[in-house]
Amino acid sequence: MIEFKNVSASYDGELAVLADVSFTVNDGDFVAFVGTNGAGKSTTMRLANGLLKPTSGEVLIDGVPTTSLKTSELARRIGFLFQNPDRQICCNTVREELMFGFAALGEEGPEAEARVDAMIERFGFDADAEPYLLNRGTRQLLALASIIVLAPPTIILDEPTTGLDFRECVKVMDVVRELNENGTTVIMVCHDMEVVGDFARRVIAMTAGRVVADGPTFEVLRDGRVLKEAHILPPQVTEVSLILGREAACPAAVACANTVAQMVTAVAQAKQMEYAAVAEAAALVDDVAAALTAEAAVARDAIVEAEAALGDAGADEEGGR
Ligand SMILES: Nc1ncnc2c1ncn2[C@@H]1O[C@H](COP(=O)(O)OP(=O)(O)OP(=O)(O)O)[C@@H](O)[C@H]1O
Repeated sequence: MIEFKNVSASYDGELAVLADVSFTVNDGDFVAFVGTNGAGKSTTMRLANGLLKPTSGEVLIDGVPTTSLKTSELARRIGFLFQNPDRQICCNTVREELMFGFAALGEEGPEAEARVDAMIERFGFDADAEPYLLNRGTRQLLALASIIVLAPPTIILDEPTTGLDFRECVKVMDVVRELNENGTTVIMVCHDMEVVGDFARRVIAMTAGRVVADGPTFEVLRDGRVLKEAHILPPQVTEVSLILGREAACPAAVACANTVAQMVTAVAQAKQMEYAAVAEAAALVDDVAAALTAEAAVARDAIVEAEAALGDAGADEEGGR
């Protein structure tokens, strides 16, 4: 569990880049920090993993202030993935890179070797490859693997998908999702709201060093005030549903769809309801037509009868003369 209690922070000791920030990330959470450039997201991440200490307030990891935790203890509790893997990768081979964390903690040995082997197998890495010759996506996966091989209970990802193509982005985020499903707490900074909508269960929005919203992902991403204050656009499907939802006749399921699947189901249901309404109207028209036909037949019979009566009356009159 990570707790921020009224945290303020500054790089130069004067200008506060974070002001009175409070939140709690519980074990197993998947939280995304969103907001404009300079909002203080990366600073918050540096405070969360103890790289930066607060100027006031407290950052607690499992109840212990980061100021009291040694670097090695922080490294065991939190894995940190930089936005640019090249800031992280420093070894000559993939295997050395994956062993680096164990070496830094003085935990090399058969257990570490086995975990590195498992990671190489899981990601399909070439153990002897030179990291800098790998493509951007694979370097990002290597940087991620070199963190998760240490099995930290929490990982912090600073813009994990920046610079990746769609396929690479999905590969990295699928690994992250699986980790979270298996209990790892995930905290990520992300500018891509499609990724946020697809993966995070909670969003914390920041502006100018302050938290302006903290809640379930789509509650935050559908809040007009937050979107404006944090200068963010929601995922495209959410945006479409927000726009359609402004129409009075918009079905409720369309107005609150957040994913392509939800939107497809909502539109299909609306179409079915429309077809059912048209069929109902057609049946009503048939009933009215049948009733009118019956009434017309009755009227026609009455006219025939009346004409016959008139004819009979005329004949009687002539006969009487
Ligand atoms: N190392 C640093 N030294 C001094 N000021 C810094 C440093 N890092 C960030 N800042 C300043 O702190 C403020 C918050 O920056 P931060 O990087 O935390 O924002 P951010 O929300 O992560 O932005 P981005 O999305 O661009 O990464 C900004 O005004 C920034 O200029």
